[in-house]
Amino acid sequence: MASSAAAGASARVDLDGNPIKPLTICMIGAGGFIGSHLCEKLMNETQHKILALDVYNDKIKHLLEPDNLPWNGRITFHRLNIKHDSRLEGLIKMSDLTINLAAICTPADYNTRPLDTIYSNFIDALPVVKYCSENNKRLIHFSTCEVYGKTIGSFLPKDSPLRQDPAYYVLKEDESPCIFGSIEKQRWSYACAKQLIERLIYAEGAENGLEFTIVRPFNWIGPRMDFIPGVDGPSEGVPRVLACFSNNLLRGEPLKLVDGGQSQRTFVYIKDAIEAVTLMIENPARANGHIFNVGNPNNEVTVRQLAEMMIKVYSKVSGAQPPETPTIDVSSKEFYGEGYDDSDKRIPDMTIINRQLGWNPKTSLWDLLESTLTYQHRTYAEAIKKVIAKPVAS
Ligand SMILES: NC(=O)c1ccc[n+]([C@@H]2O[C@H](COP(=O)([O-])OP(=O)(O)OC[C@H]3O[C@@H](n4cnc5c(N)ncnc54)[C@H](O)[C@@H]3O)[C@@H](O)[C@H]2O)c1
Ligand SMILES: O=c1ccn([C@@H]2O[C@H](COP(=O)(O)OP(=O)(O)O[C@H]3OC[C@@H](O)[C@H](O)[C@H]3O)[C@@H](O)[C@H]2O)c(=O)[nH]1
Repeated sequence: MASSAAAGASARVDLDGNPIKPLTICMIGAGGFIGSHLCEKLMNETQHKILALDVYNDKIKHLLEPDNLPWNGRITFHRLNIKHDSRLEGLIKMSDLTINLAAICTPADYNTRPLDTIYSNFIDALPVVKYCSENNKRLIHFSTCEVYGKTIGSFLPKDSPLRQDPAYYVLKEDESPCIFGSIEKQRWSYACAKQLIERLIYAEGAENGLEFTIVRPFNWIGPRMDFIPGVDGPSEGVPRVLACFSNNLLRGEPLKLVDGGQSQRTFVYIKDAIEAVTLMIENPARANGHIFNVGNPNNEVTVRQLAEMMIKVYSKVSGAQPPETPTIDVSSKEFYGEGYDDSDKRIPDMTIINRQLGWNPKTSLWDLLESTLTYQHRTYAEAIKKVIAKPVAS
């Protein structure tokens, strides 16, 4: 099996028909949701080597142990915090390419831990950019669709026909402005930090020749995203919406709709999105110097519609009856605290990624929820039963 995988991998060619040379990749934040899927794909389908850096490795343990895995030796884990670890520069120097995924990226933290959020997304990323620039190493940096903030259309009167015009809501890498709320709305601490690191990377490219690619993910979702509170994360923790709603479904509780669940999102399946990143890794001449939206414009729903669909899908995959009260409304102040604000709508323009890399997402929202909720049910249903059965300490 190992030899056929290796044979397949050695026959890989880039989009211009040239053979792909095996790379050494320094992947920072490799132990997270996106990192775990990227490591998995690169081990299964390519010959690249990964130096996997993170403070945790639970989500990639299956790739690191046992020793006789087919890719043995091609992935090594380095437990380190990039805030203060002198090994960082050496690991970047040993690699052909650095991919930076490390971040605090859960909205519940943006207004409650704004300093940690800004440090994590801006200050801690600075040495990574500097070491790449000084050592002439290529950088793929993970930014976010949140840099667009709110749409221009959201400022029009509710009944304006212009709200239906894509010019007022489709988000384009090279044209759309970044529109955030006031400083008191600390929700935007994350988006603003990500915007400034994007500008710095862009400037390093312009002034010092840094070879970079910036990725703006639009709500990538799938297995291993975040944590289930009280099972593999803090019981008071608030993960992103997929894990919040999964947790509610697993516990048979109503799903909480923040401010009525009117905000709109487009969701893309993690496995589709990872294909786009692999294309960036293996086609530097087409990816360098670009900022890419990576999302699925066809999978748009309001958060309320997402909740309704997840309830239906979960019933199908678990055989359980939907909760009697399927959803409840909750104010953002109650759910996230003071200083929360929201992006109204997020439709990625796909022109640049289509033109440069020929990438298109494939998986419908229903299908991606079906495979993800099947995973959530298999992974967590028994553990949740035990947590619920445990008597609460008095
Ligand atoms: N998942 C999405 O839809 C999405 C959307 C927009 C942007 N992004 C961006 O993509 C990147 C990865 O996101 P994710 O969803 O995989 O998040 P994640 O939280 O699952 O992964 C981030 C990883 O970085 C690690 N990390 C954080 N600080 C670190 C430090 N100081 N030293 C070492 N490791 C550190 C964490 O331990 C974690 O494993 C982030 O930059 C995020 O802002 C993700
Ligand atoms: O239980 C919940 C959780 C969340 N929500 C709502 O669901 C929507 C999506 O929430 P998410 O937690 O997935 O986070 P957002 O889409 O707002 O931001 C995310 O976008 C891109 C990334 O950079 C980050 O991972 C994160 O900031 C928001 O409108 C939020 O208010 C609920 O209605 N109920």
